Amino acid sequence: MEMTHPIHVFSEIGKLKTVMLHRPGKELENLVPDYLERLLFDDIPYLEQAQIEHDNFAQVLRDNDVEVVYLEDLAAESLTSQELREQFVDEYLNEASIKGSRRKEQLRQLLLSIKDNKELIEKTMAGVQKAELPELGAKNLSDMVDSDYPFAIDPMPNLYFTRDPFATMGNGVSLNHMYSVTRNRETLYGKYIFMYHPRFKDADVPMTYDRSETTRIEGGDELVLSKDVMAVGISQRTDAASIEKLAKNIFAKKLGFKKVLAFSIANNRKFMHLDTVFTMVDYDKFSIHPEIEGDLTVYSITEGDNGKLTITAEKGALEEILANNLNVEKVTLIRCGGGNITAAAREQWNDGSNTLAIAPGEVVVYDRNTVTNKKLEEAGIKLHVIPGSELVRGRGGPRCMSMPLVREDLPK
Ligand SMILES: NC(=[NH2+])NCCC[C@H](N)C(=O)O
Repeated sequence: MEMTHPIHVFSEIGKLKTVMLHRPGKELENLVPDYLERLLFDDIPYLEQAQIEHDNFAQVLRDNDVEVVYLEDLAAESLTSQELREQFVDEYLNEASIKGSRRKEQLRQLLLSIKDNKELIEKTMAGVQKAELPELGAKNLSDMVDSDYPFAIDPMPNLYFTRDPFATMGNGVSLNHMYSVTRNRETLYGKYIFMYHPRFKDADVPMTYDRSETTRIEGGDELVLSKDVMAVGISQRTDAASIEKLAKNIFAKKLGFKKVLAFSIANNRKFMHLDTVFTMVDYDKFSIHPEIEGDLTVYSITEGDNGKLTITAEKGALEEILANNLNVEKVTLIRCGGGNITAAAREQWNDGSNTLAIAPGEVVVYDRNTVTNKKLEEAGIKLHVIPGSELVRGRGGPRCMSMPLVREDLPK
């Protein structure tokens, strides 16, 4: 596996070299109470403070020799010609649920009048309030019916969870089809970046999923356990059928992985993705939320004959399943909240199990999850602790807020 490829991710824990983040922007200021649920937020973060917390997160990564690149910069740099700018704007507008063709033309002009690519990208992320646009004059029926709705284009407040709209695996990327309308729009940036950005456009980047698929899958459910084994959650966000499609592509396009373990977890908001209840922190250690352990079923998916899949249910305790699949003697599960059900529930909600490994046995965590953090330390894990009181209001932690592009391979 040569390391010159712009995407190189063969584990969850290999030393992190390059990561993609998104600095929260004006999209958070277009959150209002009436639409929080639909936009998948539980509260309205204070933008300036969220940015301070996020800049600190990025700095912790840089201090540990990680190259930090930003989604908004990469997307801006992908629009390398006027033609691509217009193509992007048109595609964006077609997916923005705009009411009426005159409105759409107005918005097209507004966006294309922004000459700086980064400003343009940030505007598409922030959304557009009706108050920013000139009155359309004689109102049509949909305007009259919708007159209280403040947005001509909705914001995309979940973009700082760069983990989800696409996910790197091996030298490839799954460009996802998301659970919610609001997040599906985010995948457009991924499409432009991986097709047109100078960093990626001439590299051979196998795509293992496509945003035009009809079943859903999100990056929070996609974990690279080793160069041989991936884990994918069957969750609120990811359908079993999507995992079959992903597995077929992984095998057909020869990404190197030999097995996909599908983890069937409960379907609800608090456990939206596998990485909210289970992350890898070392060769043989995982954080886990104890509430999922009881009902967890793990299926093993391998390549069968003639492009078919072989699927079986794995037997035994999770520790054994993981130890067998990772070729380690024994696996330790570090329980969120230390096994106390109240602490576990509270800290899981605040992303206590959502750790980001930056090297084997070294993870970034939020400061607030004191019980879980202590358990991680007792298990010998080195912690990089960051504040995240505003960031956490979007229900995501360090793993959700980061998309690794390059990790060092683990020694054999
Ligand atoms: N990988 C993750 N766990 N991401 C968390 C995403 C949170 C976001 N508000 C959503 O509901 O989609």
